[in-house]
Amino acid sequence: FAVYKLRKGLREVNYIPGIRSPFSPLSPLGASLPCTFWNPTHEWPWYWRKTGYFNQTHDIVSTVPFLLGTPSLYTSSLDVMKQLLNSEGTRLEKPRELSSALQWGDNITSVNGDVWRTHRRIVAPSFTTRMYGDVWKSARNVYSDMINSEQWNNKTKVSIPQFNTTMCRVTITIISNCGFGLSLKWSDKDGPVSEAPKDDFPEALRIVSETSLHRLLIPSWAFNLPIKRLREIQNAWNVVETFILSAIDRRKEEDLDSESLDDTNVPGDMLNRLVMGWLRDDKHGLTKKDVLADMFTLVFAGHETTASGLSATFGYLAVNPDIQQKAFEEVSRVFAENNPAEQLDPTKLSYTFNCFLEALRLVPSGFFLPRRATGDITLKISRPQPGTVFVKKGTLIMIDLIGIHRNPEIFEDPHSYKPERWAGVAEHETALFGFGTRACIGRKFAHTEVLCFISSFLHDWKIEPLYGSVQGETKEVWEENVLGRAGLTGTAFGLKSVPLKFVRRVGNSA
Ligand code: HEM
Repeated sequence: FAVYKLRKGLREVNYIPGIRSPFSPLSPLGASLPCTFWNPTHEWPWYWRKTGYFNQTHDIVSTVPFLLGTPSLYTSSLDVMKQLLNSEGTRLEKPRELSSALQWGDNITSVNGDVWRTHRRIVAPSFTTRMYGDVWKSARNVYSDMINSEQWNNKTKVSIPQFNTTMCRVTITIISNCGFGLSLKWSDKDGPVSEAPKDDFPEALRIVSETSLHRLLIPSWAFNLPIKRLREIQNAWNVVETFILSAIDRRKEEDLDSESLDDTNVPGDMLNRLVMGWLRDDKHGLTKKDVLADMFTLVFAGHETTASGLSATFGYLAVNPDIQQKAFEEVSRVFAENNPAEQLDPTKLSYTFNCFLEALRLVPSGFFLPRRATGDITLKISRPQPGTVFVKKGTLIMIDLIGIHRNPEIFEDPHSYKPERWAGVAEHETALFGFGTRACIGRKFAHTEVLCFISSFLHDWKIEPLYGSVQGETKEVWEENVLGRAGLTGTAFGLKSVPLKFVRRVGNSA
């Protein structure tokens, strides 16, 4: 059977060389076992980031399983990525089964064709200049509430063993407030609380975020078994669903005018527009289930990715004091000349922003973009030698953002942290938020909140590694343990754990 399956798989990928393993990296079994030399899980591009693609000599490799799963192609070439995404909608689509948001139903990230156009047309106009102004203010408020909380207030040094958890709490608060009017507020308990009487929503959100992979891999009937952990997960999902459904119903009561949906200038956050799309009740509208699925997706696509990028940035700044100092000087200059409570011109904080892009390059929160060829495609490649590769209709192709951003042909000295490499690079040229029609809808939202949050922090605090998780930890060991350990955390890719110490800069305060 194994020989038959291997031969068939090799034919399907046109004998492109690559990884041969018992299970496909994307099969539930392959993905749930640890990543080893014989089981390249979905995280192999990270584990083999220095040696993958035959020591970075091939633009495209294949993965062919001989026991379970389907073959696929992976690319680490920016040029191939652009060729592919130019075929989006004609000879390429998103494979529904690989949408990380599948467990919430069809939604803006998982559907294709006219259905996708309907979702995107409804949601996109909520991303306005006014919204970005609100995002800046919300990020500033969350920062200020946070450092005035018990954990930070009047302290000269603060140790945070899991800074990534703190970042998730920050970004969920911002997206909930600015995108959906869900009114979360930072509390003294070092995290957001809901202003609603039942405040188990933020905790349930945390569990949902941590267990989204479980929901994909474990059959739904299993959640009804008398197993405490599974019941806990199910309960958290129910709390979040009920909370979101009641927010949808409250908006519906507000008597929104669905006619004005066609007016792209109509004010309103994402929830407003989604509910209007539902009330419209025609073939260009959404169902209530669509609204729920889109809200789930936007909440998660919109906060875990940003939190991962922020954690990585703080981690890299902690071990690069010279770079941190340069960003601090830029922030100090700009804050002295402007009021940071109002949205600042991002071009004035470009070095600080490039510190974020560079961390995101090394640890991309959206780590692969899955696509399926809906027609035959011929791709031009330059490695191992210039030529073409024929991709058959039906083939799964993974655009590997780790491979692309660690490719020495594109980024010189690719494993080093060098924010200056982004100087003068136009925003639309970075692949970190995708390209083309399916590029990230929340890119500017994310840019605004990270710039506000990083600069506010840098202005007031010096960031240092927090040592001590292993005995005799040196800077090199910390780097290996923290910056070298990444994986899928919730629906986004990110560093597993970021222990940091913050030292208050004398004379500066929020
Ligand atoms: C650092 C933060 C972020 C990163 C790195 C990121 C990355 C990406 C990438 C690479 C894609 C393209 C996926 C593909 O082509 O398959 C994408 C799509 C998407 N992102 Fe983001 N994103 C971030 C923040 C956000 C935020 C804040 C929101 C919402 C407020 C958001 C909502 C979405 C949505 C809805 C899509 C799907 C768009 C479509 O298919 O039409 N993202 N994101």
